[in-house]
Amino acid sequence: MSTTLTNSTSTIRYNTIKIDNQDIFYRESGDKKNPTLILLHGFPSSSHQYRHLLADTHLTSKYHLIAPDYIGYGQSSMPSTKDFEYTFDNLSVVTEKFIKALSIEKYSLYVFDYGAPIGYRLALRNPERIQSFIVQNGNAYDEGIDNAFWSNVKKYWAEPTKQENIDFVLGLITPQTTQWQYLNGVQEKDKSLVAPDGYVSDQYYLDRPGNGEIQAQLLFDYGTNPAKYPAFQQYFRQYQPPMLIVWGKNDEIFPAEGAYPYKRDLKNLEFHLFETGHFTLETHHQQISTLINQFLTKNLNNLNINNNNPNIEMSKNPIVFITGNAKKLEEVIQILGSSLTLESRKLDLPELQGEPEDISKEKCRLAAKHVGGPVLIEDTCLCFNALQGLPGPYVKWFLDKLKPEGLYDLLAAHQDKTGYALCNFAFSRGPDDEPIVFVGRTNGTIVPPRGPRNFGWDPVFQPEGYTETYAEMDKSIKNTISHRTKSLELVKNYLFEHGYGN
Ligand SMILES: O=P(O)(O)OP(=O)(O)OP(=O)(O)OC[C@H]1O[C@@H](n2cnc3c(O)ncnc32)[C@H](O)[C@@H]1O
Ligand SMILES: [Mg+2]
Repeated sequence: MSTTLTNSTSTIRYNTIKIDNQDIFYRESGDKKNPTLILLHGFPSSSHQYRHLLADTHLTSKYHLIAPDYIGYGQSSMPSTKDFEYTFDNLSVVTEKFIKALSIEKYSLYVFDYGAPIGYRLALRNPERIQSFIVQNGNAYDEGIDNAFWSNVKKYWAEPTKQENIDFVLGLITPQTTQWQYLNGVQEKDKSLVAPDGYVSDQYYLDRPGNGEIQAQLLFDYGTNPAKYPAFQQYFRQYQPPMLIVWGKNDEIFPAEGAYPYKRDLKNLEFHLFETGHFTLETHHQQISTLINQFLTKNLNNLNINNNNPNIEMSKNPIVFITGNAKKLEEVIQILGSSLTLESRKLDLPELQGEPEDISKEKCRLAAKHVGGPVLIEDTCLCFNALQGLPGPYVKWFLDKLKPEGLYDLLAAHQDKTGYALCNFAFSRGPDDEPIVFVGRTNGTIVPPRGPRNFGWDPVFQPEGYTETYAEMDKSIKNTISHRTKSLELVKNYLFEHGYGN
């Protein structure tokens, strides 16, 4: 049986629920028994902006994800400004009732743009319900709105009937601006990652008769938010919710100036800026999904992993991870955090020759025989495209003999310096169980060695999209994008589904 696992997407459900006689549309994925993450959208979008996260099996295998559309947005009801007062207070009250109607007691919040003042209002009223925050370009500090964009908005707050200010607001809901919101600040090489569906469908909703007044009313009410910033900050200081910041730093509406001040108030804060714009998920949803996964795993100690799943085989014996490489083990421990307990054993197993997957399986069979119980092994390859994937699984011997310089020199006669790092984890339940292989791959370029030399070929591998080598970059960045992280994510999902999680 060949059982190489690859990513697949998870099922998303689209539902509507009545709250105060209005339809609230929402997207939902993952198992309700698992911890809930509520995703609050921004202007001018809807729950559609969260489609990637909602479909991501890394998240949905462990968490229950919900993304509602606010009243006036997406598929939710759109009463006129005469029938509903579009304020952040009112939207937060409706959101609170929505959460209650779905019987969600405790939850983490992903807040973006308009989602931040809505989410922080929820936190002020229900601090005991909030388990953690993921903040993406969502502001709570004066520094974050001290820029050219907001100086125009502040003029509108001061004189909402002045034609010049009305023109500014009308300019915000044109197709050009909507598209600009998605593409401004995105690196040239990443522009092709931004699906046009986002701005086209947002514009469709904005163009509905009456929607312009709704947007004008709500943007005017945004003026109530700065007065609440001290209360939000006091809540952060007092309750110290775990917080993950993932922020597109080239956003001109909510630039990184609004991200840094969170560091003043929050003690348990993870902070990541990305080289992209306002709708950070359009270009970086994979990196963000990995970070959310690690963050929630670390911070939600009460994971309550699907205990009713009949496929579960509660393990009696701990999984033994076999490696002779201390640096490898160090990374595995960092990446796994507290999500999975492995017992490590130092053992140098013979490695046969052949294709990476066969080598890993054979190594895993040997390990299972040796241990007589569940085992995990890992093989790492560095593959050069110009050399048809070599040195691949043999990189260890090449590195021992040639050192990092020599690895780079192998490509002297070739123009093509591209390559990839490949990580194969293999898991077996014991001596009679056919191993399963989990493959993670990160593309990059082979460069003359740069950076510390304490881990293998790190100094010659520069991952795609980065200017630093693995050796030069912060470990937390490597552990977000690496071949090992990608493969371990698959391992974790598989093991969680089979009852091995903590
Ligand atoms: O006992 P095992 O787990 O097999 O440990 P090992 O050191 O023999 O490791 P591999 O067989 O997977 O050989 C991979 C080679 O690549 C190196 N290596 C592994 N992961 C790496 C990473 O993330 N960055 C740089 N070098 C790495 C490692 O030091 C070896 O020289
Ligand atoms: Mg080895």
